[in-house]
Parts: sequence; C-alpha cells; structure tokens
Amino acid sequence: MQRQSDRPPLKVGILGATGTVGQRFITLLSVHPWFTIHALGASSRSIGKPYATAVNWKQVTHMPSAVKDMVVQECKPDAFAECSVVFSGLDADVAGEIESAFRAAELAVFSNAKNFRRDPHVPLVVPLVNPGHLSILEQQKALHSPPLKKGFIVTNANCSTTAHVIPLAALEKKFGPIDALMVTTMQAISGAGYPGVPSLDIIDNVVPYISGEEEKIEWETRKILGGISDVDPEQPVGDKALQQFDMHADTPLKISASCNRVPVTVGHMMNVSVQFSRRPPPSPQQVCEALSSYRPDAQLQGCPSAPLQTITVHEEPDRPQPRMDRAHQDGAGVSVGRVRQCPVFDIKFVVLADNVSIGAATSSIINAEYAILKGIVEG
Ligand SMILES: NC(=O)C1=CN([C@@H]2O[C@H](COP(=O)(O)OP(=O)(O)OC[C@H]3O[C@@H](n4cnc5c(N)ncnc54)[C@H](OP(=O)(O)O)[C@@H]3O)[C@@H](O)[C@H]2O)C=CC1
Ligand SMILES: N[C@@H](CC(=O)OP(=O)(O)O)C(=O)O
Repeated sequence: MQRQSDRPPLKVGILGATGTVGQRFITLLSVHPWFTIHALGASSRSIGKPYATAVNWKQVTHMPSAVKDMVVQECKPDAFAECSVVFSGLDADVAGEIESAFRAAELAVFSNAKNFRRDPHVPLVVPLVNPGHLSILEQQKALHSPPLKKGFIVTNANCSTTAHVIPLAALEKKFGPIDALMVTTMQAISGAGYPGVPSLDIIDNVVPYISGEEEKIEWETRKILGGISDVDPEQPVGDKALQQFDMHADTPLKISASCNRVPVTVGHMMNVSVQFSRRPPPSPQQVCEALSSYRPDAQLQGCPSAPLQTITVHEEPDRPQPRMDRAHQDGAGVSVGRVRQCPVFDIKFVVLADNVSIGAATSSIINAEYAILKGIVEG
C-alpha cells in the first residue's frame, strides 16, 4: 500500500526533543515527506522556553527554522492530542511512566527507550529486520486496561543490537538459523547521550564496560530474530489466539557480547563471529552476496526513510571506519567489511552503524512509516 502524495502531512510530536536522539528526530522530521512537527516535549528544565533557547544544539546540520520558536511542552498527553504519531527520545528514568500515559491517552508511541522492550505485548522492532512483529499491537491494545482503540507503544532496539541484527537477519534469511554468535563492540560516546562520558574518562582511553549493554544485546537479539507463536488457542484475545515472542526458541541462539566505549563521537562498530546450523557453512563470498542483496520489507513496501542499500559491503581491508562511513545514506543503513572465515566459528566480519540515526531516530521513523503503510496508524 502506498501513501497518496496529495494527503496532508501528519502531525507528529517528539518527547525528549532536546536530547541527542530528540535533536536527530528534529533534523530528520523537519524534511520528512509525510510528517510535520507539531509538539515538542522535554523536562522542567526546558518547559515553556522556545526550543532554540532550551536546546544545546549538537547536530552537524543547522537547527531547522520551523522548530526554533516552538515552545517546549510538558510531557503530558494534552499538548500532543492532535499528533498521529509521538516519537520518544526520553531518558529511560522517566520514559516508562510518560510513555504509558501517552498510550493510555490513545496516542501511538514509537520509543527509543529501553523500558518496554521486554514487555511481552510490546514489539521490539528494528524496521530493516522484523516490522512483522507490529502484528502484536492488536493484542497489546486489547489487553490494556481499559482496552485501547489507537494507543500503543512500539520500541526500537538498543543501538548496538540494531547494528548487528541487520546483517544477522540477512544471513538467517539466506542460510538459515545462526546457532552461536560472539560480538565485541566499540561504541561511540554519543551513545551515552549528552554530555555523556566525561572527557577525562574517554580521551586517550577505552572503557571496557557499559552498564547493562551486554545483557541487552544478548536478550534483544533473540526477541528480534525470533518469531511470534500462538500460546493457547483456548484463551483467545478477541478472535485470535494469545500470542508470544518465541525468542528464537526452535533453534536456540547462544550469544556472548562484550562492550567497550571508545573515543569516537558517532558510530558504533562491532566485531561479529557467527556459527550457522547448516553444514557446510556458507563461504565468505556467499555471505558478501547475501548481505549486499538483502532487501527488507520496509524498503520493498516503500518506507521513505528506508535506505536504498540496507547493507553496504566493503571490499577494502580497512573499512568500514566510523569517520568515513557513518554518514553514508544519512546513517540509515549499516556498513559491513572484513568478511572472512573464522577459525573458531564459521564467518567473522565488522559492522558499523550510526547509533543516533539507524541506531535510534531513523529506526523509530521507519517503524512509524511502516505502521502507516500497513494501516496500523491512520495515515
Ligand atoms: N544516544 C543514542 O545513541 C541512543 C539512545 N537511546 C535511548 O534514547 C533515549 C534518549 O537518549 P539520548 O537522546 O541519548 O539522551 P539525552 O540525555 O541526550 O536526552 C534525554 C532527553 O530526555 C529529556 N528528559 C530528561 N528528564 C526528563 C523528565 N523528567 N521529563 C521529561 N523529559 C525529560 C531531556 O530533556 P531536557 O533537555 O529538558 O533535560 C532530553 O530531551 C534514552 O532512553 C536512550 O537510552 C537509544 C539508542 C541510541
Ligand atoms: N547504551 C547505549 C545507548 C542507549 O541508550 O542504549 P539503550 O537505549 O539500550 O539504553 C550506548 O551507550 O551506546
């Protein structure tokens, strides 16, 4: 289904509009073909101020003039009531309560925060991988107390999870299940928001610990790459069986993640080694072809923010690199390189993703576009 080009733009709101992810939302949404920014929300530090005064603008592009004079609102549903979609870049300390209130007020929330990712009725969607998981939203609305007509929460993944799960999905699509996976991250400072990691901790240094990150990568990857199955046909929700995320249970996926903070401003890079179920495993050449030719449904359906090339495969031995490759396609795709045989598992490679774009804001936006194309959000 396509959205007609003569339809009026849909009003959207941004929660956490002054933060690192919020600013990227503003940059992307200010030129979006379907959306117009209608309301901005942030903390009491910013409420009541014109956006240009409230924000500490850190984007490499100029602040869009359309938002400069918009007054920052309290994160309460009233000011966002006219929004067809509400994007959230809220700090996780407050996202749970605020996003719940917006859902209860019949608003469609697309969140970057971690709070609801493990909720059994909330889809955890990397749009270039598993937008089909949006089908659980009917159940989420039906089981809400009271049941909802339009209000729901969709989350996108941790930024490192997003980076590796895209090539992993391409490989599983072509070669079948992955059994085991080792991943070591080199994560940019901007992943920690602003001001993030103190300069004296990160300049001339690597910090081999990011709180909670390894557990998130290991758990979220299974939810995203897994499917949805019926729990109990005897206990229907409406006219359908109760459903659950199967967490890749048919072919259990062992994952070991190690996370490091490195002195890079933007762009999470990860070394990944995978072992396939199938024997013999694919060759590096076959893996490169599978990655380059991967076309996710979000692209095929015509989501305007989906990258034309989802996975860019580099042949140069020293690419991708954050400074050189993170801006490719506005950070909407991922870059892979050094695809080669792994002496312990089967194949190893490096992947790079812009943690603030496809790792956060761009993913939320593509999720909303997909929901509109599928009629989940009225568009
Ligand atoms: N940075 C990244 O690469 C990624 C971040 N995320 C997630 O996205 C979310 C945002 O991250 P990021 O932009 O980096 O964080 P920032 O710290 O840069 O921004 C946080 C935002 O939340 C707002 N906020 C804080 N407290 C409150 C409150 N009490 N009420 C209302 N608003 C509040 C801030 O407003 P104010 O300016 O007024 O204080 C600000 O707009 C987080 O949940 C994070 O985990 C996910 C993937 C990647
Ligand atoms: N923790 C990530 C960014 C982030 O905020 O992740 P999450 O949304 O999973 O809490 C990083 O530091 O790079």
